[in-house]
Amino acid sequence: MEPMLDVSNLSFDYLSASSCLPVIDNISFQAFEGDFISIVGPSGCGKSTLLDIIAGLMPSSAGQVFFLGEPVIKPRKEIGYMLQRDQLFEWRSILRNTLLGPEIQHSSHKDKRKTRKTASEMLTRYDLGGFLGAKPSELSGGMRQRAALIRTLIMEPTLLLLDEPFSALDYQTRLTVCNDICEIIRTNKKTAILVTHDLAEAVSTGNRVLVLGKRPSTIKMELVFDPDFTALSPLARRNHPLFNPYFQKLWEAFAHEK
Ligand SMILES: Nc1ncnc2c1ncn2[C@@H]1O[C@H](COP(=O)(O)OP(=O)(O)OP(=O)(O)O)[C@@H](O)[C@H]1O
Repeated sequence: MEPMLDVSNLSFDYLSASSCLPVIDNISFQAFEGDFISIVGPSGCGKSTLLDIIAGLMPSSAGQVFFLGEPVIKPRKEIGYMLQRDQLFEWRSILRNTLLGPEIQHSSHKDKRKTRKTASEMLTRYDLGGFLGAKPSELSGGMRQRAALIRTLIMEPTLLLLDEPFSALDYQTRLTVCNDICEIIRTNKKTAILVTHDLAEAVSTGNRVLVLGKRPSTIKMELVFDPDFTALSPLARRNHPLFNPYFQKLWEAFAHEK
């Protein structure tokens, strides 16, 4: 099977007039359709930088990223990017926030009507139907993150990049929003890459985890979950007998790198 995403011998240095900061050192991995890969690693090791390069926002220093066999040299519609802060515009209603992408793309009048209907339906399906006309400030943190995900999904990306999307939420909200968002990703059959600081979150979400080492980062370990475990929801995984052994494996790899 052809990979959807092929990160091939990727390296990256931040360059300034007087310095060179090596951040990523020869990282290679592939993501196949339906994969949900979590990436963990010490603070400052380059996780967000890696996502920015995959999203086509920055060029690599060496190596390349291929999406469906084509080099990624600029942002593309098929790659959606959701950040830690939801970046919703306070002066737009929730519905109009989710329609921002198609608006920027200048879709036709007919397309606009169709997208508006799809956005309303998605917001309703994910318990935001009563807030279509509300401003973001009227929503809880978890509701805002769901709206931000729908805004990303409305562009119909096949690959979703998620950079710490739950970290601004309190613990309880974080667990339920993570559960909801993973459910949305699963039912919409998306391929996803999630950057997280939280090892328990990494064990409760994807089907694979990549552990990065200290900057300049390399891949220190890859952990692939049992398919029966992967089939469970994030909340159900936390009560499964495999949860602690997987967490321990990640912790051991991670502790060496702190
Ligand atoms: N625009 C920039 N110019 C120079 N250095 C940068 C820039 N952005 C990030 N860095 C540095 O690059 C390194 C990697 O940053 P990055 O944000 O990718 O790490 P991270 O693993 O996502 O961090 P965290 O887990 O703390 O969010 C850090 O040392 C950071 O200080």
